[in-house]
Amino acid sequence: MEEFDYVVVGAGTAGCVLAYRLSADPTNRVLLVEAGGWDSSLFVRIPKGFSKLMDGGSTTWHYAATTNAGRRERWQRGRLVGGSSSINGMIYARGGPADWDALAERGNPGWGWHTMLPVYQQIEDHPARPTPDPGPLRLSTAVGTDDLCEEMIAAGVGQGLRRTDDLDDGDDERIGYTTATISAGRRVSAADAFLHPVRDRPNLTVLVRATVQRVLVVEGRAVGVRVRRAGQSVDYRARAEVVLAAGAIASPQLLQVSGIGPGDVLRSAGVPVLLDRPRVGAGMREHRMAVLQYRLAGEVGYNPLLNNVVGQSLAALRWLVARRGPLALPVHDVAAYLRSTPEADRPDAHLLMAPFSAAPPRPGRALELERQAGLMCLGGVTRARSEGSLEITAPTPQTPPRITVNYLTDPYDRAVAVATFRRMREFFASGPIARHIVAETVPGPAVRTERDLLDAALHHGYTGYHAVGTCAMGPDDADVVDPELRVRGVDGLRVVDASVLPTLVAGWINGPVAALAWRAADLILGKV
Ligand SMILES: Cc1cc2nc3c(=O)[nH]c(=O)nc-3n(C[C@H](O)[C@H](O)[C@H](O)COP(=O)(O)OP(=O)(O)OC[C@H]3O[C@@H](n4cnc5c(N)ncnc54)[C@H](O)[C@@H]3O)c2cc1C
Repeated sequence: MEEFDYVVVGAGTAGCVLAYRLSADPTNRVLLVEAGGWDSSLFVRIPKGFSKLMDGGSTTWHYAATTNAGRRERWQRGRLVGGSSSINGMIYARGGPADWDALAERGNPGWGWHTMLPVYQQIEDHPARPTPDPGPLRLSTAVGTDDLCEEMIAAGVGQGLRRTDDLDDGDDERIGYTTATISAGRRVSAADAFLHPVRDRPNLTVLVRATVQRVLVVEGRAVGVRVRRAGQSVDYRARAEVVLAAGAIASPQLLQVSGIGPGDVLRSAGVPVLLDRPRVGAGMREHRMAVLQYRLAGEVGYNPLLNNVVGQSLAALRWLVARRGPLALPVHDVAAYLRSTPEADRPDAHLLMAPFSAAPPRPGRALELERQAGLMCLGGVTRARSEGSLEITAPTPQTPPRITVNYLTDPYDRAVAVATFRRMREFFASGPIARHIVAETVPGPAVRTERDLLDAALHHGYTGYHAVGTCAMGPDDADVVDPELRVRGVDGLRVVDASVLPTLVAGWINGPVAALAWRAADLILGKV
């Protein structure tokens, strides 16, 4: 059996950061195992290319999630080097300082803002926050886009929001162009920032198209992993630790197929129970983004540019020649944080806006734009409290788990979602932007009652792609991992990825996952 000091499972956001940090010491032998292939597709480089990747079978995991009232939706995750950071919408945020402090106050010492701010300062390279020693993750602000974006920002200012060039600066109501993991018009995935620059380290081995089947546990200690690659089953030994960084769906799934999870779930899936841990896969929190769309007068915004083959070809040419134009931008151009009601003590909702509108989804097709001009605004409850779960139904990771999402079931989420939607409508009711609007097309002006608005959020809305909490950290014996991210009940095993966050943080979570992985590396290496 080939031996390493650390075996990291999954080359996604967290896995790339871990590989970078753990292999920095040449005496550590590190194995990074990734189920997908290398991130060589041009669509990974082109920011707006992500919609092509999301439909791809080879670059993307497709999961079926059952939402409220038995509705089903498709959840994608990156299945390639870089993981979901190679297919995501590239909007970057740090999570609010108060969110990190709340994580520490839940009994997780060391995760407060005074620890995490220096982590971000080491990771980021952002022209808006110049420092003498920039980190590996290159960021930019998505400025200079369509004129309508300025009018959207003006609408927010008209609603009392502060205009800012750096949405991570402050915890007040604010609006501005999104910060993006884009540099010089190209996506900066976690692999670009952290893995590719160190791929030639002799002590780092990256195994692609290799799917971990389970964690090998002997006498209460994780000693390695069983990997399926090219039709063969191979075991790799970890002298120090196995670190699961397979994401908020696959990490709890891997624990469960390895016999660590809710006993009844494991038994009915045919997995011998090693450790009965009811919280593995429980407590899943996710953003639900409600949709508001308008039809606009005239040939404005991105729809006329991108909803036809000629326009798409010109945009592609512009990106190829100059790395500019709409293809060089993140999924949405403008973001805002706002209080759903004046009583909220800090922003409790976040919005995304863009000068395009989506056509009704067609099964099996990527996001398509409407033919006529339109604009889209998405709104979500920032710290959503509704919880869902994830359970295996078979003893192998090849069978997707049963995912149940209970969007907007918690009374707090329902109240914030409805109030936020009403504020979203106010944004577009006056000011220069209102002059372009011909009609509200989604959900439509007749949708006004609380019940109808919540139904519309479920029917027309989108998942946030931000599931967390399925291997949540916490101080109680029932919590899956302890505050140092060690799996309770098994030595030599940690989980380091989105699943360890017990609650959602402000905005978008790729940045917070990278930051938590950076700190986790310090914990693993005994540096804190
Ligand atoms: C479509 C989409 C859009 C998003 N947009 C944004 C955004 O704009 N801004 C933002 O901040 N966040 C966004 N996110 C969320 C963010 O990208 C993720 O939360 C983050 O990348 C999660 O990192 P992770 O390390 O937890 O998991 P991932 O990055 O998903 O990495 C997990 C890795 O593990 C691998 N893996 C899984 N199972 C196995 C196995 N058995 N064996 C070996 N390898 C395995 C996977 O293939 C994958 O590479 C988006 C996510 C998606 C899917």
